[in-house]
Amino acid sequence: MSRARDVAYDCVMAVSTEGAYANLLMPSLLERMRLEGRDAGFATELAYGTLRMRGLYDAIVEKASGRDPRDLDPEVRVSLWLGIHQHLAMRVPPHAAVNETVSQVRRERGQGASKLANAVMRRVTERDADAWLAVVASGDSRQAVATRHSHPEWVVRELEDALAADGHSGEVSALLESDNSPARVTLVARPGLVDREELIQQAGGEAGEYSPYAVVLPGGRPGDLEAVAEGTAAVQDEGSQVVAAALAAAQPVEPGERWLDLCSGPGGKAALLGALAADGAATLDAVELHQHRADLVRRSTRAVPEGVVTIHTGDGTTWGDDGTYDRIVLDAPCSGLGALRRRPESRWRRQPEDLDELVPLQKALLANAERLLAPGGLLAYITCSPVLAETRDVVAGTTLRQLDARDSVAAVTGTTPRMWGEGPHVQLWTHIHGTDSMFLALLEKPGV
Ligand SMILES: C[S@@+](CC[C@H](N)C(=O)[O-])C[C@H]1O[C@@H](n2cnc3c(N)ncnc32)[C@H](O)[C@@H]1O
Repeated sequence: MSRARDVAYDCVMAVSTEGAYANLLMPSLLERMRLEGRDAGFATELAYGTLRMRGLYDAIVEKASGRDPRDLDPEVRVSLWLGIHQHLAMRVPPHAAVNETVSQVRRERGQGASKLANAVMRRVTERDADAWLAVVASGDSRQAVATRHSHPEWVVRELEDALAADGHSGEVSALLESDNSPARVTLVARPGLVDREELIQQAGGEAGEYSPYAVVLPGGRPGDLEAVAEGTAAVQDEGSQVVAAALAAAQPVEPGERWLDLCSGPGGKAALLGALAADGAATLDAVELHQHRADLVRRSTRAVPEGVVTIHTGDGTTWGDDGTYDRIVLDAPCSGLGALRRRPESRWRRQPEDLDELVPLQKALLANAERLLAPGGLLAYITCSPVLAETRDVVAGTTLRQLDARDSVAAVTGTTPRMWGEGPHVQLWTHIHGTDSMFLALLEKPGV
C-alpha cells in the first residue's frame, strides 16, 4: 500500500497547496503509478476522505501538537491529516499509521520534522474517533457541529437556514454527514436513445428510486460501458435528472416547440432535455459562456438525433431574442453547496463572498431568461445549492408566475405532490433523497 499512500499524499498536497481538483487529478495519478483494484480504492478513499475531513483533523492536530496547524509546513500538515484519516476512518493499525506518517514526513521534510510527526501521531493514536470527537467537538454549538462533520461554519449556517425554511430544522447533522459519504454512481439512460432495462442488464445495476431514467451502479467503471461510450447514457445525479425532466413534464409537449438551456455546460441536462425534445418533436438551443464547456455540451449531446440540439457560445445574461422560447432551463452557476459530497475539496475552497458575485449573476440570467420566454412559456430555475440567497430569494424577484413544481416532480417520479414539501418550489435533500440537494422553481410567463 505504500505507493497508494504516496498517490494520496501527492493528490492532497496538490489540491490543498496548488489549487488542483481531486476528481481531475486522481485518475491521472493512479494511471501514472499503475494502481488498480484495492490499491486504487485505498488511495482514493485516503485522499478524498482526508480532503473532506481536514477541518476535523486540523482540530485534532491542534490539540495533539499544541500548535496552530496553519503554522506547520504544508508537507507535515498534510501527512498528519493522512495519518489521522488512516487511524480514525480506515482501520489501519495504530503502529502502521504512525510509522507511515513519520516516514512520509522524513522523506519530505527531514529528520527534525519527523520527530514532531512522531510525537503528534503517538498522541493521536491514543484515542479512537469517538474519544477525539468528545475532546474537540463536544456540545451542540454551531462550531462543534461544524468541527464534528468537518465543514466551515459559514456553510453550516447557510445549510441550517435553508433546512429551517424548508421545514427540516434540526437535520443539519444528518445533512452534513451525507456530504461526507461518497455519492453512488448513477447513470441516466437517455430516453429514446437507450432502453433503461437494457442498460440495467448491461451495467449490472438497479433502477433508481425517483428518476424513470436512473440506473444505480454497484461500482465499477461506468466509462467502460458501451452506452456511456456512445453517449446514449452518462453519469448523472438522479436529482439532476428529476429537475430537468420536470420542465418537460410540466405540460404536454407540442411539436415544433422551442426549448433553451441558458447555462448548458458540460451538458448533462442538455442531453436529457435534447432526448426528450427529440421525442416530442421539439428543438433545443444550448448556450454556454465558455468555449471549452460548449465543446463538452457538443460531446454530451452527440447521441441526440441530428438537428435537435444547436449549441451556442454566448453570455446568457444578454444572449437571444425577445419572446422566442416555449421552455427554458436556467441551471444557474451557483455555490454548489448542495453537491459537496461530489467534490471533496469544494467546501474549503468556497467563501461566503462568492455569493456576492453569484447572486447578481443568477438574477441577471433570470432577467434575461424572462425576456427570452414566449408568452405562456415555462422556465425551470435550478441550482445545485439549497442556499436561500441563491434559490427562493432569486426567484422572489421575478415577475413570472410561480407554478407548483411539486406536480411536475410527482409526474416525473410517479409519486404524490405532497411528498415534495410545502411547495411551490421543490428542494431535494441529500440526507433525505440520496440525491444532490437540488432546487427547482417552475415559472410561467403570463400569456397574451
Ligand atoms: C451549474 S452549471 C450548468 C450544468 C449543466 N446544466 C449540466 O447539467 O451539465 C452552470 C454553467 O453556466 C456557465 N455560465 C456561467 N456564466 C454564464 C453566463 N453568463 N452565460 C452562460 N453560461 C454561463 C458555466 O460555465 C457553467 O458551465
